[in-house]
Amino acid sequence: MDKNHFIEFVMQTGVLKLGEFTLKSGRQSPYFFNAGLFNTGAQLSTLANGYASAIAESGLDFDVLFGPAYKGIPLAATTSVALANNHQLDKPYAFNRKEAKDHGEGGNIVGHPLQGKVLIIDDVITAGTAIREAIDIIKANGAEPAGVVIALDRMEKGKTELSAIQEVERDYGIPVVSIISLNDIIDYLQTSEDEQNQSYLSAMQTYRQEYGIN
Ligand SMILES: O=P(O)(O)OC[C@H]1O[C@H](OP(=O)(O)OP(=O)(O)O)[C@H](O)[C@@H]1O
Ligand SMILES: O=C(O)c1cc(=O)[nH]c(=O)[nH]1
Repeated sequence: MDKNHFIEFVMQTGVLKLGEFTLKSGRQSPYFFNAGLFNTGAQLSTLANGYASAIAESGLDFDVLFGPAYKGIPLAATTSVALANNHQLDKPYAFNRKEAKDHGEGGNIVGHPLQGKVLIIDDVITAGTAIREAIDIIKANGAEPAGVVIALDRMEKGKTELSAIQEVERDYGIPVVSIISLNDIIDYLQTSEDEQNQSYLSAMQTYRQEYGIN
C-alpha cells in the first residue's frame, strides 16, 4: 500500500481526524491519529500488513517485537502474525502492563521475555516521551533497543530544534521507521478535491510552522 492509499485508509476508518485536539504534550493540534479506532479484524489486518512491509523493507535486525501499552499491544500482536504470514519471519512479541501484577506470574511484561535486540512498535511519536519510556523498560529488562516502527511521524520538535524522532535516533543510536509523516498528510490534503479537507490545510500548515521541524 503506498502512502496516499494508507492516508485514505486512515481517513476512512476515522483513525486520522481533522479538528481540534489536545495532545499528551499539551500541544493543541488540528489533527489526531487515534489508532484505537482500528477496531475490526479486517482493519487490523490491513494495518498489520503495512507495519510488516515497513519492517521487512527496512531490513532491521531484531529478536523480539515490543508494543508499549496500551495502543502498542494489538499492533505488536497483529504485526507478528503478518510478519509470519507474509514474510516468513516468525518473531516473538511482548507488551507491558501499565501497572505491575503482584500475583500469578507477576511482573509487568506479558508475552516473550525482553531479550536481545528489541524492535518497538507504536502508533505515533509526538514529543518522544512514550518511546523513551519504552526504551527504559527494554533496558531495565537487560535487553537493547534495535529500532522503532510507527505509523505516523508527526515531525514535531523535541527538546531542541531537532525533531523528537531525530533526538531518539541520536540519543540511542537506533533508526525510526514510519509509514507516513505530517508532510505526507499535508501533500495529500493539497491534492484532495474534498472541500472539507482543503479547509483544514491552513491550520495544518500553521501548526507545522509552530511545532514542526521545517
Ligand atoms: O511522543 P509522545 O509525546 O509521548 O506522544 C505519543 C504517544 O502518546 C500516545 O500514547 P499514550 O501514552 O497516550 O498511551 P495509550 O497508548 O494508552 O493511548 C500515543 O499512543 C503515543 O504512544
Ligand atoms: O501526541 C499525542 O498525544 C498523540 C497524537 C496523535 O496524533 N495520536 C495520539 O494517539 N496521541
